[in-house]
Amino acid sequence: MAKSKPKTKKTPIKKVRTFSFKLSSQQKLVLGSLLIILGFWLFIAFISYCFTGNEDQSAISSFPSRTSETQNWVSQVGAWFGELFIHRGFGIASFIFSGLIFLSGVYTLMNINKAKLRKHWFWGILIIIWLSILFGFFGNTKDILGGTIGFEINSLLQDYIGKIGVSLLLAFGLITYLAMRFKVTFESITNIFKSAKKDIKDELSNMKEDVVVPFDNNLSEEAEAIKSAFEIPLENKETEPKKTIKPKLEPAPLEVKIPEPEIEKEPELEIKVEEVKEEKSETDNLADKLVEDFGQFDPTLELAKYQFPTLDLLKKYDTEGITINQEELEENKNRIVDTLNNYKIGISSIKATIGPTVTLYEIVPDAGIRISKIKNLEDDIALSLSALGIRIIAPIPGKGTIGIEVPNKNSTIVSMRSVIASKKFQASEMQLPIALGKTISNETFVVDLAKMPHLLMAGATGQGKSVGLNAVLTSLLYKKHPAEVKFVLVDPKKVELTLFNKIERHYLAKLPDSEDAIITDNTKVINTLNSLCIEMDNRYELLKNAFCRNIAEYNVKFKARKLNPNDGHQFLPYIVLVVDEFADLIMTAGKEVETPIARLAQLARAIGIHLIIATQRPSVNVITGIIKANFPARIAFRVTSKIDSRTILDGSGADQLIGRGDMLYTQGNDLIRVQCAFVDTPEVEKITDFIGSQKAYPEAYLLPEYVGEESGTSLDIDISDRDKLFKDAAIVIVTAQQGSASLLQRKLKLGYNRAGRLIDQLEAAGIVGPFEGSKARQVLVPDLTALDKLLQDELL
Ligand SMILES: Nc1ncnc2c1ncn2[C@@H]1O[C@H](COP(=O)(O)OP(=O)(O)OP(=O)(O)O)[C@@H](O)[C@H]1O
Repeated sequence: MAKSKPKTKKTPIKKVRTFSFKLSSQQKLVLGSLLIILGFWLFIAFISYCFTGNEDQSAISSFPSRTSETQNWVSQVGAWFGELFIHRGFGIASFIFSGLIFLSGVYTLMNINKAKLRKHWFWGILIIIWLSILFGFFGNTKDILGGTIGFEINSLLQDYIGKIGVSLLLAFGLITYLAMRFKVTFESITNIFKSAKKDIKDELSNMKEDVVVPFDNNLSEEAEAIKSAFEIPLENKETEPKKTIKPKLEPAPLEVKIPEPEIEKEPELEIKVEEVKEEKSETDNLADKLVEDFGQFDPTLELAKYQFPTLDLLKKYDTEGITINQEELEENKNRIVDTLNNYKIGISSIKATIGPTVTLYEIVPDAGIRISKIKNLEDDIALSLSALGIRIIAPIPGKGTIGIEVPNKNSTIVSMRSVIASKKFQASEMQLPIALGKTISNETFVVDLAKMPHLLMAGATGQGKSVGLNAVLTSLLYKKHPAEVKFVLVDPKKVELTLFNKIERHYLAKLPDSEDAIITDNTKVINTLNSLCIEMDNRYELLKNAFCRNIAEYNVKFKARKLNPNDGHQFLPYIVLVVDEFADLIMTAGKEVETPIARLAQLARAIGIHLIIATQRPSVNVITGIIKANFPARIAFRVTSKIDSRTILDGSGADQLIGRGDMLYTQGNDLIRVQCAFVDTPEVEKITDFIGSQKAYPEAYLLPEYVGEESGTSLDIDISDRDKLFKDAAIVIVTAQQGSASLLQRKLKLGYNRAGRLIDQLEAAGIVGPFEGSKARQVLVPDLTALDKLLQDELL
């Protein structure tokens, strides 16, 4: 079917002529200081009048007379102004006048927005009148409290509506003022009470938690214990090795480095609204005014009360924290040294860093030893240590040492809770932060999916891929509001991602006509992928029209109200496509899947669509060259052969991992060994239940409808066969004078199919012109009257 791309028509912004005169900087300085001084002078005159006004009455009545003497601190003119403003005017509320004049001076001097100053004056004068009536209400005479105006208005009002009427009127005035000036609403008042209640509750529960298990302290105590356990035997280490090693090749003492656990508090999760820097320019007046009146656009407003999942939904594990005994450490060291000695390789120093699953022994060989010689001994060292998963890194990039990674006898679990609670994750400013786990030096490993920009995950069955995917999704759920990110989940295994069904209306995206948001049927994947390609094209069109290079810039502009929603602009959430078993897809759909995936991978980074693809079978016919080229970020869990490792990582290493979440991560250069964070199904269930029980959007985020090849319409459409929305569509098209299907999609909330059919019917009716390639169709009816006439003629 002919596809016409959305085209934004620029509606000219009518410039309102305002009378303005421009002051030079010098003039601003003069005028500003004059107003500041005047304001200050009036303030002194008013204060003084409050004390000396009575005594100065005779002088005021003979004003201006050079001979009369006044008590006012700023003399005759001061006394006269005091009389005019305070006694004959608005009473002590007149002080606000002096304040307003002073403020005007400051604004002029500092060249601050005039619109704000006008607002201050408007509200200032209203409050002066209100105060003067309020004070007049209590005064019996024309005293300085309410002034003559306050008193007179009061007596006038009291004659008509009585004292009760006036007090009610004053109360009404106050409510109106608060509502209009400070945007106070009934809801905001109740919210204040609610949040105060919640704060108290949270405070109480925090106190409780602190008393039960002090999570952080636990860790540090544990670390201290391990440290002290190592300290003593290492002092005496000289004696033992001497028995086994020839004096000539005796290695340097083993330095042990126990990574300090990150001491971090479990912070409260808050909705973080990105603060956006405003770009001030003269042409952005309209946007500035909109922002001033309504504030920045807040995409989270529709679900303003959405609560992020709390940390207590995630489990604490008993086996967390480093556990390695000193004996094991010494034993491993001796074996490494022995093995190397057998091959005449001397070591000048050796150091151990203990991680959650493996310990890294860093050795510095004696001068003149070839690195390749050590690298070739990988199998021999593995044999002597009788351990799986030995990996030799020769040399460690940037360190000048050789690393030997040896698995710990008792590996520890890295809980999702500990990585989510880490400061690194909580404080991260990344666009799509993902807490993957902990590195060998026990640091939390956080990466930005938006920077990757796509991720390929591979590993043999049962090695931790699904847990890894859940860790990625959980990280995003803990950091991103439903308005900011949407997931497209493809789960051919049908069971792995089902739990996320509960958050369909919060976080998932789907095709308009599909029932389930999670795609388990391979044939539907093709439509979804192609639909994502259409979404990508639409987004590029929007970015082009908005002169933005990427989604982040676009959203900043949209939030600053610089993009008109009537031109089709809207806040764009990130879209993360997750495919749990890619091999299965490629086997059944082949090229049909590979092409859109490759297209998305090549182009989608700038417009916020990111792909995560997991596969059990990392063979070359699944991870083809074109896929590999576009997925620089890769995660390898344990695989069974060196060839598979090479397919994923372009090198060996993945075949030497020990499984259960032990993984290698690369983003194009170095390989980083990470222990993946563990998040169990019950934890995911709790999180999705927590989110699912909250208010959601009416439906999942709708992707554009994909029109398959078989579709197509003829133009001689019968009037009786017309779509029910035909007339509405005609009105939309004629009003906007833009013949595009995507305009109908947006305005009438339709799928692409239906909007396309409507455009064809409009063409048959002579309302829009024929398809013109990438341009929008021409609209042949100039206005709504002509449209009415055309439709009526048709019926005759
Ligand atoms: N990060 C981890 N920490 C501790 N144990 C883990 C971790 N990841 C996985 N495991 C263990 O390995 C088991 C299998 O993990 P998972 O289901 O993620 O494997 P998989 O690679 O998805 O397998 P398959 O491809 O067959 O679905 C888990 O049930 C868990 O016991």
